Amino acid sequence: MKRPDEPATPALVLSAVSRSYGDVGAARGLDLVVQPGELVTLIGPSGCGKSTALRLIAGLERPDAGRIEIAGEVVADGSTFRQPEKRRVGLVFQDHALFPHLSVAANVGFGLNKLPRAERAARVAEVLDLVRLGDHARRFPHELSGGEQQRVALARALAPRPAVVLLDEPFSSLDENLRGHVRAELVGVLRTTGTTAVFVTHDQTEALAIGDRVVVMQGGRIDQADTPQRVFEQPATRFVASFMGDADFLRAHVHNALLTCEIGVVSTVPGWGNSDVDVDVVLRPHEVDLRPDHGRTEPGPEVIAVEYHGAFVLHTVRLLSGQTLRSWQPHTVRHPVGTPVAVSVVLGVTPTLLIGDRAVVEPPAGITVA
Ligand SMILES: Nc1ncnc2c1ncn2[C@@H]1O[C@H](COP(=O)(O)OP(=O)(O)OP(=O)(O)O)[C@@H](O)[C@H]1O
Repeated sequence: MKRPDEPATPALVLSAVSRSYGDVGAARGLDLVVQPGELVTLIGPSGCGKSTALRLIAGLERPDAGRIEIAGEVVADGSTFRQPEKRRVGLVFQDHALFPHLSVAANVGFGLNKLPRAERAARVAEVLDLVRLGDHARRFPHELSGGEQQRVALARALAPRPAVVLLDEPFSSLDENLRGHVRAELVGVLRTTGTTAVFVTHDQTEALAIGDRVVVMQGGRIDQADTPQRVFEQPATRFVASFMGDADFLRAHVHNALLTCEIGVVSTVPGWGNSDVDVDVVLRPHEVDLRPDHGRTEPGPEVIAVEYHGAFVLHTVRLLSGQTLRSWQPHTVRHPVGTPVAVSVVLGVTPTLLIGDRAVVEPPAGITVA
């Protein structure tokens, strides 16, 4: 018997999982633990290895090295390889992959052929109700909308009670308007059923909005696996900072816990009291403030582009050094191109600092004020 304080068995564990195609390292030492009921989003630029990671978990690819466990069972390592149908995974792909000649009910019941007929029919009815398609059981895929087809695909994936559902860009074939709606519905079903899911997307907003955790990949590696808030507010690397939202990078300096850069004092850096070190500071457009500075006599920052985005107006400013910085302003504010401006960082912001390509939270050892 499990003690109540004993940690739950993870739904999925990847340990040092690698897979290459020729000399392309599509997955390079992936480490990830997904807890039961967690919804993890997997994001990164095209070719970073998202689909490879999913295919390795599903058993559609064999790792060259490393171990994969699903619900406490090893499904792939140096000596074991379980076929996809022998792993407790459900798959939902972009193109639905429904059988066109089978009814909705037959599609959903396809993976349940080991169950007695009556039990199978009951489970099919149950999952179709879950995705609100109980009354479409006799239809064929071509008689459904794209969103409905995607809900059938989810019902089919959920029917055998998988330990993990893997979703590969499930909404990318849907148009923009439908997408948000279908996404909310599908995520709602995953939540109410407590389903563990790994969800590949190339949409940053989607990754942040629906993930309990966001896994950011580049070049076959995981750069950061963290809560959406930490991925956005405390990116672990320069790449994560620039990929997950807009970011500008300025050369900066920390001296006696004071962070300064071309636009002046940015913030204090608690715990860096004895430091004297060059860093780069990451500034997001919502962290940068502007005000017109018509009275100034010296050359200085100037607005060089203005983009109206509806609720907000994006201003791009060129600093004296030639570097540019972006600033979101409310939709009522529009400083025309050419406006001389004073630039500051919004009060209370503690920006990310980088040394090289990595974020630093502690002052680097050995660099102190004389
Ligand atoms: N079967 C294959 N044979 C050879 N190379 C492959 C194969 N599958 C993937 N690759 C390569 O491995 C790398 C990772 O591909 P993968 O499809 O996992 O990326 P992705 O992040 O899912 O990309 P996208 O967002 O474009 O779908 C790419 O460089 C790709 O060209």
